[in-house]
Amino acid sequence: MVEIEYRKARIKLGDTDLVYEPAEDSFLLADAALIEAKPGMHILEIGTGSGFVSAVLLANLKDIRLVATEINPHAVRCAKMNGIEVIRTDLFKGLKPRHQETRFDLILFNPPYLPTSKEEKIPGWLNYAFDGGTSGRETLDRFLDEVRDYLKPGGKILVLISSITGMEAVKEKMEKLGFVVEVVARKKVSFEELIVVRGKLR
Ligand SMILES: C[S@@+](CC[C@H](N)C(=O)[O-])C[C@H]1O[C@@H](n2cnc3c(N)ncnc32)[C@H](O)[C@@H]1O
Repeated sequence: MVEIEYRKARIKLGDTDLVYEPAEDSFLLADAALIEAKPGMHILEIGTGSGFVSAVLLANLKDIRLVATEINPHAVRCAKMNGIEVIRTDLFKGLKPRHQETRFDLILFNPPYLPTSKEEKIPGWLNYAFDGGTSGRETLDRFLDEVRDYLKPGGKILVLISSITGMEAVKEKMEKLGFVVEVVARKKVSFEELIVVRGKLR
């Protein structure tokens, strides 16, 4: 099985026809998360895919508690192989009671962010890695609507978006939901710019 090494973590990739292969977006989010995460934090990653971002955090910060969710069963299997505690569910739905009682210091999400029409959908589970609905923000919007309920007071979120996702719409929604919004990382990659947005609860 193919493995990659990144910032002290070794990550098994699984079958990349079934599981999202970590790419520039994953690297940018992992690096931003390494700056935000502190020992002792309780961290949640939504849509962990292969487990890449979570594995990088666990390899570099020994005292964190981390749990992840993921909708694609193939990705869940891959993340488990990479040592991640992962729950197969849609966004936050399947968090177990012990997790529901816990509020998190930091929540991460690299969502499917490509504007996608019916004709552009790809068959199978991998579609969940890319398909952001017609706006590109459908899954991200659902995440933002719910995420406050899972954060500690003063807790933070880091989300990865693209210039094609519409930074202004995301910022406006986050501010309406009570977040102080800041762009903490950006990188131009071919036709788009990748952006990590931090939201901190007021
Ligand atoms: C762009 S990929 C990112 C994967 C990984 N976090 C990374 O950075 O390499 C988006 C991931 O979110 C998952 N996903 C999409 N919609 C989801 C949902 N509603 N609930 C949980 N996971 C979801 C996809 O299956 C996919 O693994």
